[in-house]
Amino acid sequence: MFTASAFLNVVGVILATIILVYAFIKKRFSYWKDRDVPYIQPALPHGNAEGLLSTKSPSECLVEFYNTMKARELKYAGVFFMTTPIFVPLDLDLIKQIMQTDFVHFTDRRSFYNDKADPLSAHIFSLTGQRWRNLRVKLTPTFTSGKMKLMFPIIVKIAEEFVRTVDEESRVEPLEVKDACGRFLTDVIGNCAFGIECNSLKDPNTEFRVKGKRVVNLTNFEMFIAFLSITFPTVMKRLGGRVTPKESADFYWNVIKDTTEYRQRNGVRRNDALQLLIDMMHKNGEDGDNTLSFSEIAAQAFVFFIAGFETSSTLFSFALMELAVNEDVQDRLRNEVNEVLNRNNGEITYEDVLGMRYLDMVVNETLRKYPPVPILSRVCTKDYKVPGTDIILKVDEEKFDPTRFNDENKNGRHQFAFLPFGEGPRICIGLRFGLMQVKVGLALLIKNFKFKMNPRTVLPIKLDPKNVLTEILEGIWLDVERI
Ligand code: HEM
Repeated sequence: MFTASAFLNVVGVILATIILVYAFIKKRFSYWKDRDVPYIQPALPHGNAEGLLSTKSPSECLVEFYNTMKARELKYAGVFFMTTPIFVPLDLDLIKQIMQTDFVHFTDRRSFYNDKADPLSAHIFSLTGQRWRNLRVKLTPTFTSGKMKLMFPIIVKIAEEFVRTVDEESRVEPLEVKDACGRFLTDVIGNCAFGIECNSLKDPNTEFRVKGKRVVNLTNFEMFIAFLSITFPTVMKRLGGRVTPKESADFYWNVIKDTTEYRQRNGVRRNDALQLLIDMMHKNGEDGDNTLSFSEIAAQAFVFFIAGFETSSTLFSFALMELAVNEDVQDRLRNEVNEVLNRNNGEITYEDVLGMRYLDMVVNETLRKYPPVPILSRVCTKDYKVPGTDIILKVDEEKFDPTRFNDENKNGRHQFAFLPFGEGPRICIGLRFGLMQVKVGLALLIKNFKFKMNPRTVLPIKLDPKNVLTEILEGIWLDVERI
């Protein structure tokens, strides 16, 4: 029987819980005030992240913070993601100090991995401390210019197939570039990271591509779990939390396992990242000081694929969109490509791509205006005068102007004002590869086609609020004219 005193007890517990939660949140929200750090007033329940991942993408949220802080002429400010306090430096020298000079205080980024329940999540992007450092040393040789040169012919071969695919498909309807670039880059990375012909240019629904897209397009429930995992990593690890959708994780695990076993059984070697990883694997598959276990190499091959195709395809699609809008830039780029390629009877070489100065300016201007990774995060891992950091990339004027990256402007700018690949010891390990695959593809497309905006594209471009990377929500449709 539910007595009056039992009822009063229940009400009392509920009231006490509400008061405790309220007191906790109030205390958390005074975090920056207590430390004399200027801050943006938070509100319940999102802190300063209202609309994040529902109506606003991370980069749109950050631009709002940035504008508010800049208007107050702040060098740094505190914000709250839910109830988590985040320190945001705006001063470029302070950014340099945190990312490079004082890196030992900030070796980790906010991330989650779970070796047991989700072994593919234990990759170099999310690992922390000494485990990250050991891997970074081992993996850095994967992306030297010597290795890039070995992979270059694969990129060119797939870029030529891309030109043929664009030619065929744009005869039927305008080209949707987000999907087209995604297929090109899936094939490049699949080939260079796993040594596998993914064939997504021929078949857009190949399993490799579908399962890859699934990893970055999480359901609302998966987003919620990922959020809990990053916020409460210890508890979520114990509860078996995971951030990689199971069906995609199983697919990539099996692909890497089958390919590795096939190569070991048949003595097959290839010039790709997987080969370099296999070479680092201990003969017995056990961990040693200088060797990697199968689980470790699988996680690294997986992150190369995921980190490599999504970011580069955002860069490639936005570059084509801006070229379609800015015909003068498109013509100037085509002149450069033709001039360089004509010297080599139309053949494209590794040195040619590196030498195309205007192509480099166009790519950098696209990275400035649409940074594929809008948040650079570091966790304070050793006492420092500030407790943590999130860095905002500068997205200022809307005009697409590659001359911002001519030598004069580039040299006159603070080195830390433009960070599309991050900086310091944790800078993007695939920087060279990411740039190379997009530049080869862009040069060959611009040589063969003229691009114009098709009215089917909804302008201004809307970003996907549910994607932590900068991602286009709908398509970018371009008319393609053969040259
Ligand atoms: C346009 C293409 C790309 C962009 C804009 C990009 C951007 C970034 C950024 C901003 C970071 C964080 C750096 C920091 O915290 O300071 C990062 C890290 C990383 N990127 Fe990239 N990336 C691209 C392509 C690639 C490619 C092609 C690969 C691999 C094949 C790759 C693999 C990685 C890895 C493994 C990390 C983690 C490095 C570490 O923590 O040690 N990225 N990338």
